[in-house]
Parts: sequence; C-alpha cells; structure tokens
Amino acid sequence: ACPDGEHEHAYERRAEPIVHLTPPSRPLVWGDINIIHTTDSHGWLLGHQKASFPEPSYSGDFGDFASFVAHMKKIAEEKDVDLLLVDSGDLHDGTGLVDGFPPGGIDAHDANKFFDQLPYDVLAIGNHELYIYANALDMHLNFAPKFHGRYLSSNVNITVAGPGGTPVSVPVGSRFAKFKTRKGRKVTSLGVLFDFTGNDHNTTVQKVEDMVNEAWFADAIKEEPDFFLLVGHMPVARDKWPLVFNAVRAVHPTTPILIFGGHSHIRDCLQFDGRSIALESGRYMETVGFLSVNLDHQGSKANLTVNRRYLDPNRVTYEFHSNRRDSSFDSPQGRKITKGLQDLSNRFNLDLKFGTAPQDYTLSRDPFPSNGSLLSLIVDQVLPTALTVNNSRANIPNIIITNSGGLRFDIYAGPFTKNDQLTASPFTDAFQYIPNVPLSVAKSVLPVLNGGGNNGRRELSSAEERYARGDVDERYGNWLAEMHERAGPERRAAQNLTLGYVTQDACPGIGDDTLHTPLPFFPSPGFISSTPPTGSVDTAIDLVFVDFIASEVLKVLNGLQTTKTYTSSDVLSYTSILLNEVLGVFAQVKWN
Ligand SMILES: Nc1ccn([C@@H]2O[C@H](COP(=O)(O)O)[C@@H](O)[C@H]2O)c(=O)n1
Ligand SMILES: [Zn+2]
Ligand SMILES: [Zn+2]
Repeated sequence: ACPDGEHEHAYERRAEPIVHLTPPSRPLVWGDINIIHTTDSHGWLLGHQKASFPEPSYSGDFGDFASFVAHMKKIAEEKDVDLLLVDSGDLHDGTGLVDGFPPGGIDAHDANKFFDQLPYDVLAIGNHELYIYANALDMHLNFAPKFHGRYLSSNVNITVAGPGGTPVSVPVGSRFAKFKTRKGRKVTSLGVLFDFTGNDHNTTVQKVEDMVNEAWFADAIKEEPDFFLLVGHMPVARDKWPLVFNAVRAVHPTTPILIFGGHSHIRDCLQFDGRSIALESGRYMETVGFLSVNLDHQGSKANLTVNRRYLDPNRVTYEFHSNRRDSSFDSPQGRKITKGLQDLSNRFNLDLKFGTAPQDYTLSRDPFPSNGSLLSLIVDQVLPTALTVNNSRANIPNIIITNSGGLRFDIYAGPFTKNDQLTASPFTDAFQYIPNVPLSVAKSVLPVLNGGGNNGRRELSSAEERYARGDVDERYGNWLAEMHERAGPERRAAQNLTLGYVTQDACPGIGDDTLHTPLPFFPSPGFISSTPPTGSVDTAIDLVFVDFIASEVLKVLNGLQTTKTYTSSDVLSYTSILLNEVLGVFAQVKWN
C-alpha cells in the first residue's frame, strides 16, 4: 500500500526515544466532495509528545497538519475536486497551550490564533467555549471575525453591550453560512451545539428542538443547495442530530446532507439515510477525519457513494496520503505554526518539571480502583495530600468527592511537567466543603451520585461498550487477517501492530486508516471519592467537593436526610488550591 516505501521512518522529535510508526493501510478514496474534519482538539496543537504507544501515533503537531492540508488542497486541485476543512468545536480546556497562560490572561486566546492560519471553511462552537464568559466573548470579538461568517453558533448567543451600552443578545459567531466551493457547488451550513446547560451567565444555548422551529432556520434552509454541510458539537449517535436532519429532510427529501459532529470524543459514523452521512472524528488531535462523497450524478436520487477514514495524525500518515517525503513535507506556513506553538509553550513555561511519575496512571486502560488507575491515584493520594497543604482544616476528618470527567488524560511514567498537569487536569474548578455533615449521611452521597444518572462522566460509545463486554466485531478481525495476507511477507513481518484505535461504527467498510491492536478499556464511575474516615454514624466531618458538582451534592444531601435543608450558603471555600493545581502540588511533595 505504501507508494514509495519511504514512509516507514521514525518519529524522532524532542529527544524522545526513536519509535517506528506503521504507515496507513491503504490510500484515501477521493470523491467529488472531500472534507477534512477536526473536533474536540482541546489545545492538543503540539501533538502528543510521549514516547510510549499509542502516543507517537498522534505526534503530528498543528504545523504538520497545516502542511498536510496545504498538500491535500493541491492534490484536490490536480484532481479537480473540492476539498473543505471543518471543525466541530471544543478548542478550549485540555493542555498547557490553552490553560497554562499567566494569571490575568484569557484561556485559549493565544492558541486560538493558530486556527485562523488554516483554511477552515466552517467551524462550530463547542461547550468548552462557554464555561467562562470571557472566553465566549473572546470567541465573539476576536475569533469569529477571522473566519468571515463561517464560525457558526446556530443556537448559541452571547450578551454584549449594544448601542448606548444597552445589553443585547447576539450570536457568538453566525447562525448559518451559505457559500460556494472552489468548484462552484452551493453549500448551506449550520453550526449546532447540543442542549448544553452548564454555560456561563450572559451566554444562552437554545434547545435544538426550538432552534429548528425558528423563522431564520426555515429561511436559511429554504433554498436548495448542492449539499447541506451540518457541522456541530453534538455526538452523531444518541443526540439531537435527527431533529436537525429531519427538519432539513422535510423540505429537501433527497438533497445530500453531510454531518460533522463531536463532543463524545469518539470515532463514529452513521447514515441517517442513503443520501446523508454523519462523521465524528475523535478528540485531542488523536484523529483527523476524512470524508469523500460522489455527488455528480445529476438528477440521480440513488444512495450516495461515501467513504470515511479516521487518520492517526502523525507525519507518516500525512506524508503517505500527500505523497511527500520527509524532506519535502513541511510547508513554510506549517513550519511557522510549529515554531509559534513551541514559542508559546516556552512562554508559558510548560516544560517546568514538578517531579517524576514512577509509573503510568491511566483513565481507562486500567480498572478503577487499581494501582494503575489515575482516578485511584487522585482520590487515594493526590487530593488527601494536596488539599491539606497549608489548610487549617487538615485535621478534621473528611470525604473528598470529585467528578471523574474532571480528569481528562493519562499520566505517563517519567518527568511530570506543568503541561502534563494541565492535560490530566485542566479545569480551574475550586474545592468547597460543607462542615459538620454526619458521617453516615456523607458516606451515602457518592453512591447516590453514581446511581443518579450519568452526570459527571461521558457516555460510552457503542464500540467502547462492546469492548468492555469483550465483544469484538468479527468484521474487523476478518479484515485484519485479509490485510495481513495481502501485505506480503516483508510488510507482515514489519507490521507488529501498535496499540491504538480499533473503531467499530455503523458506516460501510473499515474506517481506521492505520491498523492497531485495541487498547484495553475499563469503564469508570461518574463520581469518585477518598476513603471515608472511620467513626460513629454521627461523627461530624467535612464533606469536600469540586464546585463543578456543588448543586448536585446539595440536591443529594437534601434527599438523604430531613434534619437540615442544605443551601449554597452552607457551602464554604476549602482551599485556594484549584483542581488544575493538585497534581503539581502532589508531585512536588511525593514525586521528587
Ligand atoms: N469545569 C469543568 C468543565 C467540564 N468538566 C467535565 O468535562 C465534561 C465535558 O467535556 P467535553 O469535552 O465532553 O465537552 C463535563 O461533562 C465534565 O465531566 C469538568 O469536570 N469541569
Ligand atoms: Zn470535548
Ligand atoms: Zn464538548
């Protein structure tokens, strides 16, 4: 499959040990319309930098990605087809580049600037652009204008000072966009956010079912384009896409509809009907999605010919698909972006070392609880250590509860830096407490939180559920065997599959671009807590929790007992140390 045999070279950056990457299994299938998709990048613009698999598979940085896109645009011109670039949101929260700014800065302000150096055709807003008003305002004032009407927030508004200082509620970006492709195809595009309710004051998210009844929506979709490009921060399965899809379909029974989703951080694909396709391209720049569609059967109402591929973003992948060698791959713009990102990392001092992690701690590759579980490390060691530093309540027995979704990435053995701290735990959530909670009541809070719905944890994809059940799709096994057979003896010998994504979705054929051995996957509860102290049922303890879950904790406390009605006035500040600082504090104490 490898055109010139040049792609099996090494990943050898940043003084990491040399690691050999497997090239993609086959060339991309191009169509009349081709779309490259990113989503939930969460600041991983410097790529994944650790040496053990699967990380090197995702080692391409945003500069490499920019070079790839530039080459692909050239190939599209040579083939005389369209190539678009889209993003489905969640730019903020996730690495030092977006969270390691000095005090007083604005979250992802500096890192955002790399996005507008790429030729994005459409971008949609994510929920992580809305947790903090200042970030949403930055998107409105500084980010959206760079994309000239193509940064879409169909159902998301922000309140700003209007004429004469009167507050007005306006879309953060634009509600929709209509444009023509290079080949002259007419496109109507929306940018929809799921029914998010955790947004900051002075931002509003309209429910998807209400959005599709708006007059502007009917107007926007009235005229028939060559295809609808629905980009949105909403999982392609189990969410509100059918509402948007059906609203469009009711007016245009056969017009092609291409959907690009996000938010659930998985590789996924499905077709709502034969003339549509919905793709979701993972998270953290661990996946670049590629979708091709053949539209040019004028007048035909036949099923679309569609092809989707989930690329591992690394230079081997990029060079393979753009027919470049290492020496001819980097574009000037790509190099500039890589340098800019490294400069930003240096400016934010992201290599600052807090200590040395003695082993790997993972979020889902080890069961919870276990010695290898990051969640176990957090509740058994990190929080009990870090929260008692300089804390006058250190000697009062406590239970500390947090939501597992607040921890976002594994820790790998070796130097533990400021960037590692912020990838594992990016949120500035504060610790609060309620004093004098009877031990028996406090002990019951965690089980009720975990029994009471799915808050705090993201849903498992159907593939993850199947993996957790040990149920591996035989389609993949057969295909893998066939690829091995076709590969020939030399390649077969070289193909010791690395750990990585093994995707099972609902679209035809196999989506993964590079073959992998699947990563172990263990589900974890939505909420986790430190071990409760011993004592009698009425021992008064501090119930400590992150502010992100304060309202849920109050609700549970009031459901568990009737002696006292707990309100937000019972909630006090526990420490000045934030959730995104606890690992650094712990590492300095225990890993030095
Ligand atoms: N302050 C915060 C904000 C978010 N979370 C967690 O992130 C989840 C949403 O992340 P997506 O990338 O999937 O949009 C949310 O459900 C929380 O679990 C948090 O813990 N603290
Ligand atoms: Zn996300
Ligand atoms: Zn999200």
